[in-house]
Amino acid sequence: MRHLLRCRIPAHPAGGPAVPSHDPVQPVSHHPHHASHPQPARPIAPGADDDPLARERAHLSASRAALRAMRADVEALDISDVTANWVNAAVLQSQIDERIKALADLAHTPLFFGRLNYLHSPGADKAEGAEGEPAGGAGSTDTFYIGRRHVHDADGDPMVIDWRAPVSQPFYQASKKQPMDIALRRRFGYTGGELTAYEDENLTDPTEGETASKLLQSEIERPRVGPMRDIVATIQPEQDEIVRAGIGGTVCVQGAPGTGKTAVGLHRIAYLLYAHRDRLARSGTLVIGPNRSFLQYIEQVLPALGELQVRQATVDDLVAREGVAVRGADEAEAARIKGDARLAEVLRRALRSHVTLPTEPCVVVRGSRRWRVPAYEIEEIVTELLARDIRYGAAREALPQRIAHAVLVRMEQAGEAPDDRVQDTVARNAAVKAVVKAVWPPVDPAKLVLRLLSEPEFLAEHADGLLSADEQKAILWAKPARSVRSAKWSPADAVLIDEATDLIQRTPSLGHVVLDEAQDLSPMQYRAVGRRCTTGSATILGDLAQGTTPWATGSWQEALSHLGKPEGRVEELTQGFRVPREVIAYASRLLPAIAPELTEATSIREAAGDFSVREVALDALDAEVVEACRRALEHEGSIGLIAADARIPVLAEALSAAGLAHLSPGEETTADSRLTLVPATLAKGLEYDYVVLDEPAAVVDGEPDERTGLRRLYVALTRAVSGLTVIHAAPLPDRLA
Ligand SMILES: Nc1ncnc2c1ncn2[C@@H]1O[C@H](COP(=O)(O)OP(=O)(O)OP(=O)(O)O)[C@@H](O)[C@H]1O
Repeated sequence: MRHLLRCRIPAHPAGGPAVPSHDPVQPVSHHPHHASHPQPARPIAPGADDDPLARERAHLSASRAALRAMRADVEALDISDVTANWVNAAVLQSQIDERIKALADLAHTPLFFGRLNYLHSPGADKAEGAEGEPAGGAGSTDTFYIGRRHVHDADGDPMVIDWRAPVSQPFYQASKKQPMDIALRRRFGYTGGELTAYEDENLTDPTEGETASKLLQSEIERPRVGPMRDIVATIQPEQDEIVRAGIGGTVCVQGAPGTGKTAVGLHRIAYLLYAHRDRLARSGTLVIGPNRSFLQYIEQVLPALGELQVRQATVDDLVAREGVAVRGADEAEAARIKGDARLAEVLRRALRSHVTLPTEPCVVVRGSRRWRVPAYEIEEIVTELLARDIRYGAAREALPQRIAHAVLVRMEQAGEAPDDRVQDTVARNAAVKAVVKAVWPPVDPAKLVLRLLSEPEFLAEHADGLLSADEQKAILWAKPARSVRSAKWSPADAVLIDEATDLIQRTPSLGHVVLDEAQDLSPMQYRAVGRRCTTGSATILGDLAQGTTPWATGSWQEALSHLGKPEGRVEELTQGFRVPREVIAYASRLLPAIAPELTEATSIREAAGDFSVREVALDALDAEVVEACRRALEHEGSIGLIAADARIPVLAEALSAAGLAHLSPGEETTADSRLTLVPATLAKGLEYDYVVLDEPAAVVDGEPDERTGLRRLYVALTRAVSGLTVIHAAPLPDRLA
């Protein structure tokens, strides 16, 4: 039996603003319920012992007081005695400032959202910071409050346990089948910042059936406003498994729209930062998203989880290089070829072609003596360096040392006793430098790519057997560029330059990389991401059905091998949290045409959602769309008007003429401005409470081929949380009609 007490409605397990008209959480019991745990937490506030909700509230205010004290302690730190110099002081002070920021008590972010009563006290090692007594207030040895961060009292005893600690895991994973030593799991509901409800599951009580959580359901069904939120209070078991997967392995998640891939990726990085803080602080972490508006949409999730250090970037940002301005664009075919992994080999060959074999000896003059290393000996060194598969730049640095070593051997043979310093001096000798410059010249990666794209003979020589004559022609610039600065580099060119840079000098590797909307990357882009986590691991998130680039990923196995992580494991998420059932069923009619191997997603939303498709006369289209937006604005939450990119200017004008203010994707929606006009090409990864979709046929026609067009439409159809209105004048694509 599930108990829910004194529930003031509505209540949300993760806090956040109340939404009065929304499906309320109904109280199911008014009997005070005592959980079956061996040592119930002693009342904290006098007089609250007969009222469990009051007791929980008392623990909440005590925890908040403890957090304030923690913050005050950090603020009071005097570092003047412990820092030797101003650099140390500045570093320490910035760490302290960060800690102060992380300890802020956010009024609308509840300190804890759940509670676990263990049957037996878990080992202290499982509760982070739990030397001494576990959380739960005085006396209890088995009660833990689960929240976004760790909070402890003046004695250092935990009041709230971080959701990422091992002791918190049963909150997400325990079930009646596998109670994980949990007697009681309690979920809390909040209204505003106030604790207003709770819901219990007695996992070891055989008389209590397994039922769905109402608080969880209401959280999922909550209308969306503003940027993406964290889901710590309601992570589902199959999501939790991915979130807590070990740092050593790369995980790839295939999931239909709205199955929580982005959410899982962000929570995974927060988890890894918790579990491997020192290691990742040194090596760094990165989240890669498809575009700026998407990054703006997700940028508040990690800071809300206390993680302020994660870099967020697009692939274009990663490969950006000073002096290489990306101002051009490729035809689809050229971009596809430039993104093909064969280009990596073309670049490798072109780079190595700069190495020539010496014809002259190297003669080093020192004092009155001349030392001569014959050409054949230098040739041996060069051949050996070429055979070892080291970076071009590293080999170039090794070469003068190797020649100097050959000189030293001769000195020793002549009875001298040179030391290491002599070898360094010889390596810097002008004669040695001249040989190195001739044999293994420095190469600028951008100039190398420039030559390949400008000089047909140079390309033909190195693409021989790799690219057909037509393919070579497709990527050659019609008008060769004169210099790196003046060239009209495309995004795909920038990736080639990045590859060439890495052939010369190893790209530093990060500790963990999360790659979202991965299905759209080209093999060369996967390589660019892969070399940023060669010694770390990655989380790859995507949906093959949403691939809208000409080079979109065909299989995850292939993507993982381009990434350099062929051993990565592929997981699938199928439970949808965003799109109403009827809408996902409608959108899934496109699956046989766009990704026949994938199965339709389910929807765990109970609310049916508003869904309508309306045909209107062509001359009434714009007005009808504006009218649909106006009606959508009668609901609360965010509204997205999605349209083919070509239709955006017309619709922007129509909205303005009708007095409807609108935002661009990435701009934060607020209570006053809730309507965003979204070009179909920017809709990926975003979501709106109500969506008005303008003219599907135009969305399809906006793409170079039908499959890509239908995939773009599939993305647009799957952005809605509560309602979708499709308005069309042109006939719908066959599969939807
Ligand atoms: N366990 C959960 N509890 C509550 N909400 C969830 C949960 N998992 C996901 N959501 C919500 O569902 C919505 C969709 O999640 P998300 O954007 O991560 O999906 P996605 O798989 O990345 O979608 P897309 O393929 O469209 O990019 C978000 O609002 C997210 O917060």
